[in-house]
Amino acid sequence: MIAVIPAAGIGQRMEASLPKQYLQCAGETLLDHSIAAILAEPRISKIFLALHENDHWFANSRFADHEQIQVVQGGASRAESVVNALSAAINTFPSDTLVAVHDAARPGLPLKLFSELLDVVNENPEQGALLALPVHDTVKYSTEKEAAANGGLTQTKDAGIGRNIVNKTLVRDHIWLAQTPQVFRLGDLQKALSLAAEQGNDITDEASAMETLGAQPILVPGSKKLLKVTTPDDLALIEFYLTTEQNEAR
Ligand SMILES: Nc1ccn([C@@H]2O[C@H](COP(=O)(O)OP(=O)(O)OP(=O)(O)O)[C@@H](O)[C@H]2O)c(=O)n1
Ligand SMILES: C[C@](O)(CO)[C@H](O)COP(=O)(O)O
Repeated sequence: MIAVIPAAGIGQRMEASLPKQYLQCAGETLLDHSIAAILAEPRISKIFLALHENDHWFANSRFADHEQIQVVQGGASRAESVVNALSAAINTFPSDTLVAVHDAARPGLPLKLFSELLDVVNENPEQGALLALPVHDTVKYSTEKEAAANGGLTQTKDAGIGRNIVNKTLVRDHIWLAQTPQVFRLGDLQKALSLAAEQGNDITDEASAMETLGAQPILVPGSKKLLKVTTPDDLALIEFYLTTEQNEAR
C-alpha cells in the first residue's frame, strides 16, 4: 500500500503568515504530524507528498530526506495535487495498488482508525473506503433569503448575517462528514479523477470522483480528533487533541 499527502495548499482561510501545514502544534508542524501518522502504519511502503512549487519549508522537516517519501509538485487545486501524485506513483506501482489519500491538514489521525480503514479496504478494494463522522446535530439545508424569495435556490455557504434561511431539514441519520484518509485502487482513482476533470466536476474528495464511476465507498467511523485544520479557531482544538494523544502514548 502507498499514500498520497496533498500538502500544496496556501491555507488562505487560516489567515496565517505561512501555509497552515507548517504551523507548529504540539511540538511539530501539522504536516510532520500527518506524515508521522501515515508512516506509523507498517503497511504503507511509500508516501507521495505533493508540495507547492515555491515550498521552501519542507526542507526543514525531520522527514525532508526520508527514504519512504517522494516529493511531487502540487497543482492549482487539491484534486490536481492528488492527480500529480498518482501520476508519479503509477510509474513504480501497479494499478491495483491501494492508495490512501490523506490531507496534511488533518494531523490527528489515530493509528487504530487508520488500521481499521485499511482492513476494510482490503476486503472491498473495488469500492474503497474512507473515514467519516456521523453527525449528531440536526442538519439544515440553507439557501440565500433573496434567492429563495425570487424562487431561486442558489446554495450558499454563508451569505452574511440574516441572509441564510432554512430551506429544509435533512434526515441526519443519513448524513456523514467525509474525512481522510480515503483509500482506493491507484488505477481506479486515476481514472475517476481524470473523468471528473474532463467533465469539469469540482471534486473536493476522492470518494466523490469514485462515485461517478459507480463505486459505493464504505464509510468507516472516524473521529473528531481528525478535524481538518482550516480556520484559526481550529488550532486550539487540534493542539488539545494532539497533546492529549502524546500524553496517552507515554
Ligand atoms: N492546490 C492545493 C490545495 C490544497 N491542497 C491540500 O489539500 C488539503 C486540504 O485542503 P484545504 O484544507 O482546503 O487546504 P488549503 O487549500 O491550503 O486551504 P485554503 O482553502 O484555506 O487555502 C491540505 O492539506 C492542502 O495543503 C493541495 O495539496 N493542493
Ligand atoms: C477531502 C476533504 O478533507 C474531505 O472532507 C475535504 O473535501 C477537503 O476540502 P478542502 O476545501 O480542500 O479543505
